[in-house]
Amino acid sequence: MDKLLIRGGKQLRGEVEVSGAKNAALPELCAALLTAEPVTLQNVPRLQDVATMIKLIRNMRVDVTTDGHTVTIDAGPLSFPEAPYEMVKTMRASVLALGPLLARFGEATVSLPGGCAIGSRPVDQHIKGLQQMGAEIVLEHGYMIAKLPKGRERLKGASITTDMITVTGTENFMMAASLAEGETVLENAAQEPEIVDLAEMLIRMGAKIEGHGTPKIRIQGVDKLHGCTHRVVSDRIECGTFLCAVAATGGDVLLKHGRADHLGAVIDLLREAGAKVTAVDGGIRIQSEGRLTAQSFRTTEYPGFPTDMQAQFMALNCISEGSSKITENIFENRYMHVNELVRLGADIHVEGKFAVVHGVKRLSGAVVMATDLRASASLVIAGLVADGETLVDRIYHLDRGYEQMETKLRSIGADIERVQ
Ligand SMILES: CC(=O)N[C@H]1[C@@H](OP(=O)(O)OP(=O)(O)OC[C@H]2O[C@@H](n3ccc(=O)[nH]c3=O)[C@H](O)[C@@H]2O)O[C@H](CO)[C@@H](O)[C@@H]1O
Ligand SMILES: C=C(OP(=O)(O)O)C(=O)O
Repeated sequence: MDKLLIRGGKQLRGEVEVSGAKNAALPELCAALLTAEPVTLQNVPRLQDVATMIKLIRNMRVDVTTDGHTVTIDAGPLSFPEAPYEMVKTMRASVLALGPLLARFGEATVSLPGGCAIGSRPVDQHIKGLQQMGAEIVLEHGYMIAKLPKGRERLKGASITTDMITVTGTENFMMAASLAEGETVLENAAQEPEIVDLAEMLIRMGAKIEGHGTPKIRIQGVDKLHGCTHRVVSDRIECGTFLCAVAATGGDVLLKHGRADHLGAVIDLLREAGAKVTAVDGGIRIQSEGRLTAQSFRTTEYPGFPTDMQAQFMALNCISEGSSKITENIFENRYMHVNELVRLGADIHVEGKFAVVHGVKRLSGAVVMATDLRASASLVIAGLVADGETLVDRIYHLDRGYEQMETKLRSIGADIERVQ
């Protein structure tokens, strides 16, 4: 099993390219299932989750060709609208196949994703919303078996207000509604940049969508969608992770293609902490020197501070001056990195959804174990500043969502290598 070996203490300097967003590429691969014409996605990150999603849609007899960061999906031959457990269990985003399959074929069988390290993550809202659009969904043997009632050929537009804001839920509804009969109105919709990117792709395919990027999205269903070429938006979470890494180690790095307009809450906090962060032509520049000041924050839906950046900012707080209080509002169990950070010498106390971090002057390298995707990233950041060697085990979690993280970090001066 691959591990990352990090020798801490190096400042980071130079330029790094931010990849396309995992959380946009995954729904967009599923959106390609809505049409029988080829769809080309550019700037697709080369990640384990993307490979899993491609495997999942190829299993439906869809033709997928890849050329570097470009992926072409031809769902014309799709004849097996199923997402089996074996594939879904490693990637919860597989639930995104449900809306498009149901909308185009009137049936879908998708495994329930099950719990995961960061919380129970149910999909009740997805099911409820699609039922409001006329789908009949039963749960059997761990699968969601969805179909349209006899005599009905298309989903019907509906007014859907979810109990909480859900990102993939909003995406499933937008995709399903694009081919439904009549108008769908989504209230309490997620506003993440990945939602906006997906909506822009669907519009390129002929969908009629308004209000994406706001809590109320209106979709007028059309009979048919067509092929398109779409460039996946840049990954704000990968970019934010590198920003935290440079803030922690000190240095001066340009994050090419980084979108400052998608990282407002994170950048504001980094500036408060003492880093100099500037939106420049074609990216974001960060300059950081010395010990920063610890910052308290609460995770909330976009445009608030993202839960997917909580672990990485916590790693920075661990070695900043002063104490901070972190509140995790989105997932009930997203502090799995804490015990590992403590093994590196951090001073953190967790109570329920709160974590209090007392900044220490130094961390010391140790063997640590990654437990989920962003937890892994926080351990890498901590390893980059810790004295001596840190070995991060179970980095298959990291590979789910970061493209060649160690290569990128090495290119800006980190002493990091992948070892067996
Ligand atoms: C592939 C992808 O885009 N993943 C992101 C997406 O996950 P995902 O879309 O799964 O997360 P949601 O926005 O749906 O989850 C928000 C909250 O709602 C709850 N919930 C959600 C749906 C549902 O049917 N029932 C329910 O109870 C969840 O358990 C969670 O507590 O948004 C999360 C929140 O920004 C991010 O951390 C993930 O990186
Ligand atoms: C939690 C994440 O992803 P997923 O929803 O795919 O598990 C993430 O990207 O941090």
